[in-house]
Amino acid sequence: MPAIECRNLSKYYGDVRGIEDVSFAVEDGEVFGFLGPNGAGKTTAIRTMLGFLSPTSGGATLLGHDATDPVDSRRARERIGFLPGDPGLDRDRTAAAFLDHQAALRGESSREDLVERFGLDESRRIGDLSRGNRQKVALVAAFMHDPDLLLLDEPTSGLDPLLQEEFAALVRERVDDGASVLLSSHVLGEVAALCDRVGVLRQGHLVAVESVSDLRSRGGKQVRVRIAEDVDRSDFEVRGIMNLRVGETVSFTWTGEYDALIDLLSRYTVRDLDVVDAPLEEAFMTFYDGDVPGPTGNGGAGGAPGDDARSDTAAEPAGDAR
Ligand SMILES: Nc1ncnc2c1ncn2[C@@H]1O[C@H](COP(=O)(O)OP(=O)(O)OP(=O)(O)O)[C@@H](O)[C@H]1O
Repeated sequence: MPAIECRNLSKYYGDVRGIEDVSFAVEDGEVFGFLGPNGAGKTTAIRTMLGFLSPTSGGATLLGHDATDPVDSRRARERIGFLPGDPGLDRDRTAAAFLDHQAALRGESSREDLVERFGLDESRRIGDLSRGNRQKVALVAAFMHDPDLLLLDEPTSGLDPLLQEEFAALVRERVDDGASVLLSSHVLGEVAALCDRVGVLRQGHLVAVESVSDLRSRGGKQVRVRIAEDVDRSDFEVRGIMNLRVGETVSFTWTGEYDALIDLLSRYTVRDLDVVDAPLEEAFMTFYDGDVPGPTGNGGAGGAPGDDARSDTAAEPAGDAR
């Protein structure tokens, strides 16, 4: 049984398309990434799967439970950790009071460990915490009951690089313990580092689902070679070569087999050779029509969620914004 299964899931906000006809599955033990620029539908997809929003059509199951059935989806949520993209935590409560409330609903077997690991001061009022520290509270809440499935909407936003590393380690540990993870991001590097497969959302449609390793190999290799002899540009204008630049060094993106590259270079005296994976951005160009999510997360333009900014956690569905 897949951890998540979406079948033709659509969600419209009135006339506004959130997602349309989204179908995919997250296998048991898999880390699956939703990648897309702002407004692509990542949050809508996650919240509809969780039963916080009613689908316009289609359906989803989480851990075998029907997301559209209020009783069944509540049962699923006991075994799920959810990190909302915009955790609207109650600013007047202390972090401890918030976590106590969450713990009463779902458990807290790893709370102490996580609080220590993220260096969280639970005694502080949530309203007095920095954005990064509020994100830590939400992360502890999502992970502290050792859930079997984690749905994490932009989990590292606001975290400094060290804490991002800590978060990545935590995800890997949970997966080693058998959990499955769906996370959304518009940061390509984050998805590439953590996920087995990635689903690319664009204007509400799931336009591709691919393994990260396939994407990497499709992006090709970036080759930089210093050659002793004078090079005739036309010698390199062959199949498999893109983005050719001929100067003091010859550089290009190679999309063919290694043997053919070695054949080509064997005609020269090679002084220096550098072959690395081409940036994943190149593979993604095809999906985004040039609107590529960058390494710093600057995706394309898009609408912002409107009436849907609510305080919600994995515990309670917060109604429907339809
Ligand atoms: N409550 C709402 N009411 C009306 N339209 C909405 C609402 N929430 C989202 N939308 C619209 O649905 C589309 C998808 O938005 P969504 O927030 O799901 O995208 P996203 O990929 O999560 O974006 P981001 O990366 O900015 O969080 C956008 O066009 C957005 O304007």
